[in-house]
Amino acid sequence: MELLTAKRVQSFRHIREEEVSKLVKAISQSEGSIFNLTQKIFSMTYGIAARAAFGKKYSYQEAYISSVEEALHLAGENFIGDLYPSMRVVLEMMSRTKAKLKELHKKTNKMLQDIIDDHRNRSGICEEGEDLVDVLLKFQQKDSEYPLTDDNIKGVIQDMFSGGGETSSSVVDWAMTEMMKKPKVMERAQAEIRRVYGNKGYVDESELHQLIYLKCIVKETLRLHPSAPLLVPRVNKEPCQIMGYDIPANSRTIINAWAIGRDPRYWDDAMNFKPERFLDNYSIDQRGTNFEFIPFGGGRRMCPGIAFATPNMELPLAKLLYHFDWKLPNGIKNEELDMTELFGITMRRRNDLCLIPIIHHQP
Ligand code: HEM
Repeated sequence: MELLTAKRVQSFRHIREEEVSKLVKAISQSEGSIFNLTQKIFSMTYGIAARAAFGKKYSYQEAYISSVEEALHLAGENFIGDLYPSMRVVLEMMSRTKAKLKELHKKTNKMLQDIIDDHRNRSGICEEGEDLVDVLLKFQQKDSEYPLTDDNIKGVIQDMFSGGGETSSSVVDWAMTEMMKKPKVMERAQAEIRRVYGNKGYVDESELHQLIYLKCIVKETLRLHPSAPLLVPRVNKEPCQIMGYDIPANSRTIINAWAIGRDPRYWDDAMNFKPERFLDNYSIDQRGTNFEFIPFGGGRRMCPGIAFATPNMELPLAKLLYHFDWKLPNGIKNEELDMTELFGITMRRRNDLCLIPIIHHQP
């Protein structure tokens, strides 16, 4: 309620606009040569999260972000103890995953404690305005039934980075990939963006609400490439029945949002990337009530970060498509583009997307 409201998300608008503009400038300097878009999209999104969370840049920001990425990767590995619970203790001792996660935890814990102490000891709010650590520290001082400890604050910050970084970046990455495969879709999106921002001469957040086709592209990308394909596991406290199956209490249930989004019972031409399907059914959205489309989950544990994620996806896409036309390198044909997914908690491309930018509007 304090961290992810529309108002709070709006307060970070200048951060998003600056970070995306930096990315666009960097791309324009590589005009005509191969540019690793995936890498830069990921570091831009983490850069936005870091400025929103910490205010200023800390010397170990990069180290912190790479620890978050490594932890996500490790947590996404299959742990065989989940399949053989009676042998869990032995299997845990044999696996290095837990030990590696513990080591990472020690490292990130120290970095986050330094950041919290630095915020606590400084006088007033830094020039960026109130950041998320400031908000949480203020909350810590309030009389509350559940006062926040420093560990709680570290947990929340860690959650926001691991929940919000890779997910939004991978949607931008997949959307660009799908559009490279379907140039007609890209042209239509470019025409919309260039019409809406034509008079202004640059893209900012004020007109994003007018980009209806772009919003459909984001939805279609989330349908085919949900960033957290298996959501987050659930455990039922009481026995229940789902579609005739008895589920005993304390079962761990995994929901396959990826498969639901591709199920031909709910989607016409299910495997085809067709943003137009959402133009015809604009009311179908990702807010957890259309159960055939649940990229942010549903129910009380659904993703609380939708408002934060939306401009993080729409703004970079709008800017990338407004300023540049894009070509595939090395004579690769559109239909040959590699679409392999990397398995894990999140589902990014296996190989980085490398493209050649051609400037259309100078940034
Ligand atoms: C495209 C972007 C994103 C996608 C696709 C996404 C997806 C998800 C999904 C599927 C879940 C699990 C929901 C469930 O099991 O019902 C989740 C949980 C969560 N997400 Fe996101 N997320 C995104 C962005 C963000 C952002 C930007 C933040 C924070 C800044 C965030 C923070 C969280 C947190 C804290 C949880 C855990 C909630 C809980 O367990 O109660 N997410 N997200």
